[in-house]
Amino acid sequence: MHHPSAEDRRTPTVNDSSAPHDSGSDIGQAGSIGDLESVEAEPAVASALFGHQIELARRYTSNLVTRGEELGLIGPLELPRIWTRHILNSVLVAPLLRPGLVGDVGSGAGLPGLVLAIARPDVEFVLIEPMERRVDWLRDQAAELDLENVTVVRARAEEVRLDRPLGQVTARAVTALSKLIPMTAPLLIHEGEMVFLKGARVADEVTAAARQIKKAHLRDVEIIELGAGVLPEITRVFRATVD
Ligand SMILES: C[S@@+](CC[C@H](N)C(=O)[O-])C[C@H]1O[C@@H](n2cnc3c(N)ncnc32)[C@H](O)[C@@H]1O
Repeated sequence: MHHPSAEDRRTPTVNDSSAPHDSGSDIGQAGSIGDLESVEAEPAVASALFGHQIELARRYTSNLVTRGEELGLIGPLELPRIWTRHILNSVLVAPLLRPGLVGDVGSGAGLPGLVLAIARPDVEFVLIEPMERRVDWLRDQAAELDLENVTVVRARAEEVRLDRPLGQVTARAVTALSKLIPMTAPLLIHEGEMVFLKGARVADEVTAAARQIKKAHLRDVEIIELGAGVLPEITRVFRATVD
Protein backbone atom coordinates (compact mmCIF):
# COMPACT_ATOMS: atom_id res chain seq x y z
CA MET A 1 0.00 0.00 0.00
CA HIS A 2 1.33 3.42 -0.89
CA HIS A 3 1.55 5.90 1.94
CA PRO A 4 1.12 9.57 1.13
CA SER A 5 3.96 11.96 1.77
CA ALA A 6 3.66 15.28 3.57
CA GLU A 7 2.53 16.61 0.19
CA ASP A 8 -0.79 14.99 0.88
CA ARG A 9 -1.57 17.45 3.62
CA ARG A 10 -0.19 20.49 1.83
CA THR A 11 -2.38 23.20 0.34
CA PRO A 12 -0.87 24.34 -2.95
CA THR A 13 -1.99 27.31 -5.00
CA VAL A 14 -4.50 25.96 -7.45
CA ASN A 15 -4.47 27.30 -10.98
CA ASP A 16 -6.91 25.20 -12.92
CA SER A 17 -6.33 27.23 -16.07
CA SER A 18 -3.26 25.02 -16.57
CA ALA A 19 -5.69 22.39 -17.86
CA PRO A 20 -6.61 23.71 -21.31
CA HIS A 21 -9.32 21.10 -21.77
CA ASP A 22 -11.04 21.95 -18.51
CA SER A 23 -14.26 23.73 -19.33
CA GLY A 24 -15.59 24.18 -15.79
CA SER A 25 -17.05 20.83 -14.92
CA ASP A 26 -14.73 17.86 -15.50
CA ILE A 27 -17.07 16.30 -17.99
CA GLY A 28 -19.73 18.17 -19.82
CA GLN A 29 -20.89 17.90 -23.41
CA ALA A 30 -24.12 16.70 -24.98
CA GLY A 31 -24.52 12.95 -25.51
CA SER A 32 -27.06 10.26 -26.24
CA ILE A 33 -25.99 6.71 -25.32
CA GLY A 34 -25.85 4.86 -22.04
CA ASP A 35 -27.55 1.90 -20.45
CA LEU A 36 -26.76 1.10 -16.87
CA GLU A 37 -29.04 -1.93 -16.79
CA SER A 38 -27.49 -3.99 -19.59
CA VAL A 39 -23.90 -3.19 -18.74
CA GLU A 40 -22.82 -6.84 -18.36
CA ALA A 41 -23.64 -7.34 -22.03
CA GLU A 42 -21.09 -4.72 -23.08
CA PRO A 43 -18.00 -6.52 -24.47
CA ALA A 44 -15.74 -3.83 -23.00
CA VAL A 45 -17.10 -4.55 -19.53
CA ALA A 46 -17.23 -8.31 -19.93
CA SER A 47 -13.52 -8.41 -20.83
CA ALA A 48 -12.27 -6.14 -18.05
CA LEU A 49 -14.67 -6.19 -15.09
CA PHE A 50 -15.88 -9.23 -13.19
CA GLY A 51 -18.64 -9.74 -10.62
CA HIS A 52 -17.97 -7.40 -7.72
CA GLN A 53 -16.04 -5.00 -9.97
CA ILE A 54 -19.14 -4.43 -12.11
CA GLU A 55 -21.09 -3.63 -8.96
CA LEU A 56 -18.39 -1.17 -7.83
CA ALA A 57 -18.35 0.49 -11.25
CA ARG A 58 -22.13 0.81 -11.07
CA ARG A 59 -21.98 2.38 -7.62
CA TYR A 60 -19.27 4.83 -8.64
CA THR A 61 -21.22 5.80 -11.76
CA SER A 62 -24.38 6.22 -9.76
CA ASN A 63 -22.54 8.48 -7.29
CA LEU A 64 -21.07 10.45 -10.18
CA VAL A 65 -24.41 11.15 -11.85
CA THR A 66 -26.03 12.16 -8.54
CA ARG A 67 -23.61 13.72 -6.04
CA GLY A 68 -20.93 14.28 -8.68
CA GLU A 69 -23.33 16.27 -10.79
CA GLU A 70 -24.42 18.34 -7.79
CA LEU A 71 -20.76 19.12 -7.07
CA GLY A 72 -20.19 20.21 -10.67
CA LEU A 73 -17.84 17.31 -11.45
CA ILE A 74 -19.96 16.29 -14.41
CA GLY A 75 -22.18 18.34 -16.70
CA PRO A 76 -25.88 17.35 -16.82
CA LEU A 77 -25.83 16.87 -20.59
CA GLU A 78 -23.13 14.24 -20.25
CA LEU A 79 -25.17 11.90 -18.04
CA PRO A 80 -26.76 9.84 -20.86
CA ARG A 81 -23.39 8.67 -22.17
CA ILE A 82 -21.56 8.34 -18.91
CA TRP A 83 -20.91 4.60 -19.44
CA THR A 84 -19.65 4.66 -22.99
CA ARG A 85 -17.73 7.92 -23.11
CA HIS A 86 -16.33 8.00 -19.60
CA ILE A 87 -16.47 4.73 -17.64
CA LEU A 88 -15.89 2.23 -20.46
CA ASN A 89 -13.42 4.57 -22.14
CA SER A 90 -11.37 4.33 -18.93
CA VAL A 91 -11.97 0.59 -18.46
CA LEU A 92 -10.39 -0.13 -21.87
CA VAL A 93 -7.03 1.04 -20.57
CA ALA A 94 -6.96 -1.50 -17.70
CA PRO A 95 -5.19 -4.27 -19.69
CA LEU A 96 -2.32 -1.87 -20.49
CA LEU A 97 -1.39 -1.56 -16.81
CA ARG A 98 1.16 -3.73 -15.06
CA PRO A 99 1.50 -4.51 -11.36
CA GLY A 100 3.32 -1.79 -9.44
CA LEU A 101 2.56 1.86 -8.68
CA VAL A 102 0.49 3.80 -11.22
CA GLY A 103 -0.06 7.54 -10.88
CA ASP A 104 -3.13 9.17 -12.40
CA VAL A 105 -2.43 12.86 -12.94
CA GLY A 106 -5.41 15.24 -12.81
CA SER A 107 -7.96 12.59 -11.79
CA GLY A 108 -10.76 15.14 -11.40
CA ALA A 109 -13.94 13.15 -10.84
CA GLY A 110 -11.90 9.92 -10.87
CA LEU A 111 -11.31 9.29 -14.56
CA PRO A 112 -9.53 7.17 -15.36
CA GLY A 113 -7.99 6.67 -11.89
CA LEU A 114 -10.90 5.35 -9.84
CA VAL A 115 -12.25 3.22 -12.68
CA LEU A 116 -8.83 1.65 -13.23
CA ALA A 117 -8.48 1.01 -9.50
CA ILE A 118 -11.79 -0.90 -9.64
CA ALA A 119 -10.69 -2.87 -12.72
CA ARG A 120 -7.15 -3.61 -11.46
CA PRO A 121 -7.13 -4.43 -7.73
CA ASP A 122 -3.65 -5.92 -8.28
CA VAL A 123 -2.23 -2.47 -9.06
CA GLU A 124 -1.58 0.38 -6.58
CA PHE A 125 -2.81 3.81 -7.61
CA VAL A 126 -1.90 7.28 -6.50
CA LEU A 127 -4.33 9.91 -7.74
CA ILE A 128 -2.63 13.31 -8.10
CA GLU A 129 -5.10 16.17 -8.13
CA PRO A 130 -4.62 19.79 -6.99
CA MET A 131 -8.21 20.94 -6.43
CA GLU A 132 -9.46 20.47 -2.87
CA ARG A 133 -13.10 19.85 -3.84
CA ARG A 134 -12.06 17.08 -6.24
CA VAL A 135 -9.56 15.63 -3.78
CA ASP A 136 -12.33 15.38 -1.15
CA TRP A 137 -14.55 13.65 -3.69
CA LEU A 138 -11.82 11.18 -4.71
CA ARG A 139 -11.06 10.31 -1.07
CA ASP A 140 -14.77 9.87 -0.29
CA GLN A 141 -15.27 7.59 -3.27
CA ALA A 142 -12.17 5.50 -2.53
CA ALA A 143 -13.41 5.02 1.05
CA GLU A 144 -17.02 4.32 0.11
CA LEU A 145 -16.03 1.78 -2.54
CA ASP A 146 -13.45 0.27 -0.21
CA LEU A 147 -10.65 0.70 -2.73
CA GLU A 148 -7.63 -0.18 -0.61
CA ASN A 149 -5.34 0.20 -3.62
CA VAL A 150 -5.96 3.97 -3.87
CA THR A 151 -4.13 6.91 -2.29
CA VAL A 152 -5.10 10.48 -3.14
CA VAL A 153 -2.44 13.20 -3.08
CA ARG A 154 -3.36 16.85 -3.29
CA ALA A 155 -0.77 18.48 -5.53
CA ARG A 156 0.08 19.58 -9.01
CA ALA A 157 2.10 17.02 -10.94
CA GLU A 158 5.02 19.45 -11.30
CA GLU A 159 5.26 19.86 -7.52
CA VAL A 160 4.20 16.50 -6.13
CA ARG A 161 6.63 14.63 -3.91
CA LEU A 162 5.98 10.91 -3.87
CA ASP A 163 7.57 8.36 -1.56
CA ARG A 164 8.64 6.32 -4.57
CA PRO A 165 8.63 6.73 -8.33
CA LEU A 166 5.84 5.52 -10.56
CA GLY A 167 6.00 2.49 -12.86
CA GLN A 168 3.35 4.04 -15.09
CA VAL A 169 1.49 7.33 -15.28
CA THR A 170 -1.97 7.87 -16.74
CA ALA A 171 -3.87 11.07 -17.54
CA ARG A 172 -7.04 12.03 -19.37
CA ALA A 173 -8.08 15.52 -20.51
CA VAL A 174 -5.44 17.29 -18.43
CA THR A 175 -3.26 19.13 -20.93
CA ALA A 176 -1.49 18.77 -24.29
CA LEU A 177 1.34 16.24 -24.66
CA SER A 178 3.91 19.02 -24.99
CA LYS A 179 3.11 19.97 -21.36
CA LEU A 180 2.10 16.57 -20.03
CA ILE A 181 5.37 14.88 -20.98
CA PRO A 182 7.75 17.22 -19.08
CA MET A 183 5.23 17.37 -16.22
CA THR A 184 5.16 13.60 -15.69
CA ALA A 185 8.52 12.26 -16.91
CA PRO A 186 10.32 13.10 -13.61
CA LEU A 187 7.75 11.00 -11.69
CA LEU A 188 8.62 7.76 -13.50
CA ILE A 189 11.16 5.02 -12.87
CA HIS A 190 13.67 4.09 -15.59
CA GLU A 191 11.67 2.14 -18.20
CA GLY A 192 8.49 3.63 -16.74
CA GLU A 193 5.57 4.23 -19.07
CA MET A 194 3.27 7.09 -19.99
CA VAL A 195 -0.27 5.91 -20.83
CA PHE A 196 -2.38 8.94 -21.75
CA LEU A 197 -5.97 8.88 -23.02
CA LYS A 198 -6.12 11.33 -25.86
CA GLY A 199 -8.54 12.81 -28.38
CA ALA A 200 -8.82 12.41 -32.13
CA ARG A 201 -5.97 14.90 -32.75
CA VAL A 202 -3.36 12.92 -30.82
CA ALA A 203 -1.13 12.55 -33.90
CA ASP A 204 -0.90 16.35 -34.17
CA GLU A 205 -0.06 16.52 -30.47
CA VAL A 206 2.75 14.01 -30.94
CA THR A 207 4.19 16.11 -33.76
CA ALA A 208 3.94 19.29 -31.67
CA ALA A 209 5.66 17.54 -28.75
CA ALA A 210 8.68 16.28 -30.75
CA ARG A 211 11.11 18.39 -28.72
CA GLN A 212 9.67 17.27 -25.36
CA ILE A 213 9.66 13.62 -26.48
CA LYS A 214 13.37 13.87 -27.31
CA LYS A 215 14.26 15.78 -24.14
CA ALA A 216 12.45 13.24 -21.93
CA HIS A 217 14.25 10.37 -23.71
CA LEU A 218 11.02 8.65 -24.69
CA ARG A 219 11.17 5.55 -26.86
CA ASP A 220 8.61 3.12 -28.27
CA VAL A 221 6.21 6.01 -28.81
CA GLU A 222 2.93 4.68 -30.15
CA ILE A 223 -0.73 5.55 -30.48
CA ILE A 224 -3.00 2.65 -29.57
CA GLU A 225 -6.60 2.63 -30.73
CA LEU A 226 -8.97 0.79 -28.40
CA GLY A 227 -12.66 -0.01 -28.49
CA ALA A 228 -13.20 -0.12 -32.27
CA GLY A 229 -16.49 -1.93 -32.88
CA VAL A 230 -17.14 -2.01 -29.13
CA LEU A 231 -17.77 1.62 -28.22
CA PRO A 232 -19.31 4.37 -30.36
CA GLU A 233 -16.05 6.34 -30.13
CA ILE A 234 -12.52 4.96 -30.45
CA THR A 235 -10.30 5.52 -27.42
CA ARG A 236 -6.82 6.71 -28.41
CA VAL A 237 -3.93 6.10 -26.07
CA PHE A 238 -0.49 7.68 -26.29
CA ARG A 239 2.01 5.21 -24.88
CA ALA A 240 5.76 5.73 -24.49
CA THR A 241 8.62 4.42 -22.37
CA VAL A 242 11.15 6.56 -20.52
CA ASP A 243 14.63 5.37 -21.47
C1 LIG B 1 -10.61 18.50 -17.48
S1 LIG B 1 -10.23 17.83 -15.96
C2 LIG B 1 -10.14 16.10 -16.36
C3 LIG B 1 -10.41 15.24 -15.20
C4 LIG B 1 -10.40 13.74 -15.48
N1 LIG B 1 -9.07 13.27 -15.77
C5 LIG B 1 -11.35 13.37 -16.59
O1 LIG B 1 -10.91 12.84 -17.60
O2 LIG B 1 -12.57 13.59 -16.43
C6 LIG B 1 -8.53 18.24 -15.66
C7 LIG B 1 -8.07 17.92 -14.25
O3 LIG B 1 -6.66 18.10 -14.20
C8 LIG B 1 -6.35 18.76 -12.99
N2 LIG B 1 -5.05 19.46 -13.21
C9 LIG B 1 -4.84 20.62 -13.86
N3 LIG B 1 -3.53 20.93 -13.85
C10 LIG B 1 -2.90 19.95 -13.16
C11 LIG B 1 -1.56 19.72 -12.78
N4 LIG B 1 -0.59 20.57 -13.11
N5 LIG B 1 -1.25 18.60 -12.07
C12 LIG B 1 -2.24 17.73 -11.72
N6 LIG B 1 -3.55 17.90 -12.05
C13 LIG B 1 -3.87 19.00 -12.75
C14 LIG B 1 -7.51 19.68 -12.75
O4 LIG B 1 -7.63 20.09 -11.40
C15 LIG B 1 -8.68 18.82 -13.20
O5 LIG B 1 -9.20 18.03 -12.15
